[in-house]
Amino acid sequence: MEEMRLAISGIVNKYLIAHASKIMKIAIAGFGALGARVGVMLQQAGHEVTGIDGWAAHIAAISTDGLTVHQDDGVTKKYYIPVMTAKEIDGKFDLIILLTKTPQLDTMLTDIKHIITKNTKLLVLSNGLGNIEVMEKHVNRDQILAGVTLWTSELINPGEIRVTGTGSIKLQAIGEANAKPIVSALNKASLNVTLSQNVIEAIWHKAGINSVLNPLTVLLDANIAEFGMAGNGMDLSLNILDEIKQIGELEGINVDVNAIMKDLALLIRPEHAGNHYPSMYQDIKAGKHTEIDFLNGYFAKLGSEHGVPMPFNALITRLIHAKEDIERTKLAKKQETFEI
Ligand SMILES: NC(=O)C1=CN([C@@H]2O[C@H](COP(=O)(O)OP(=O)(O)OC[C@H]3O[C@@H](n4cnc5c(N)ncnc54)[C@H](OP(=O)(O)O)[C@@H]3O)[C@@H](O)[C@H]2O)C=CC1
Ligand SMILES: CC(C)(CO)C(=O)C(=O)O
Repeated sequence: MEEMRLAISGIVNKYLIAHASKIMKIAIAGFGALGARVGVMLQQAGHEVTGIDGWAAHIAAISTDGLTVHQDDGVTKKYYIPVMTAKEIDGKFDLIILLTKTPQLDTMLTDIKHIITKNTKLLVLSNGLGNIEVMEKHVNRDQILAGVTLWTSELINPGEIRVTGTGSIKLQAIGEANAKPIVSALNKASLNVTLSQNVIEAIWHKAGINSVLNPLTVLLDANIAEFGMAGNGMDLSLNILDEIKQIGELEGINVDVNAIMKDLALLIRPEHAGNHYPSMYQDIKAGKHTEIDFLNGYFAKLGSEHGVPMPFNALITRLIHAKEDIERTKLAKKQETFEI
């Protein structure tokens, strides 16, 4: 009897140790639309999650009433996650997930310098090109993991997000870090993570998807499913992607246009991202600068460096910058009227 009791308690202990070792202390730097969604999933899986954000009203709303999450099944839930500014945060973290907009990454890394130790791993999931180069200015290569994600989320009010569909993440360590414990910690939260063998190619692939969906949904005022209904949507996508493929060849990166088109066909379905307004659409509506210079604009710039014309990507970049100006002016006028 005693033997059996010891055997059972041994099994229970082993189970507890195995599972306890997977619990991580995780900071999400950029607790906006996507950071909040990922944060909730990680907290629900038992990880110790803290959000870092700079938006005072958002922090106040979450700290007072919790984070409100509207799911696409019509259910609304509240989650209580500590969120604070970079100045306020303290302590040591196993993992920091960076989910700012790409142009904000450099400042965020400067602002959270005091919580990065030599044992901290940093995973960047922001869209666009150039993030790894920014990370390398701040931390050792062996601390960096980079990835891409097809999870989606919309920040509709301070402390309030709307989430639709499911997603996935592909990631890889840039230096010698062991990415496997991080993959399993994130998969404990059902984030559908796979270890990529060539994350640079995955980042170009994702930037290809974003260079189609993000600016075109803005310019056509559509969500992803609505864009999918456009008669010439496929031709437009190919115009953009063929240029990116050409520049990829010159940079030694394989851009598989057919594979990107297949992903676009999946994303337009409602169970994936069809009902989602891309992050660039949300930025435009909020009067913010977009990530266009790290997507189509980045490719157009590479094109001019190589002396290769990139007419579609160059034009789209200019149109999005014009749209940024128009929406910002409209918003400022609205605020003026409101103040009068
Ligand atoms: N939303 C989505 O569905 C998807 C987004 N992505 C990518 O994920 C990344 C994040 O996107 P998203 O969540 O939409 O962006 P959001 O703008 O909603 O979130 C970013 C948050 O980071 C905060 N932030 C930025 N810099 C700092 C700083 N230095 N200190 C404190 N807070 C800071 C921002 O605050 P503030 O507003 O005050 O600047 C904002 O709340 C982007 O690269 C996007 O392209 C990828 C797939 C889908
Ligand atoms: C979901 C997707 C792919 C839409 O373009 C995205 O990455 C975004 O919203 O920025």
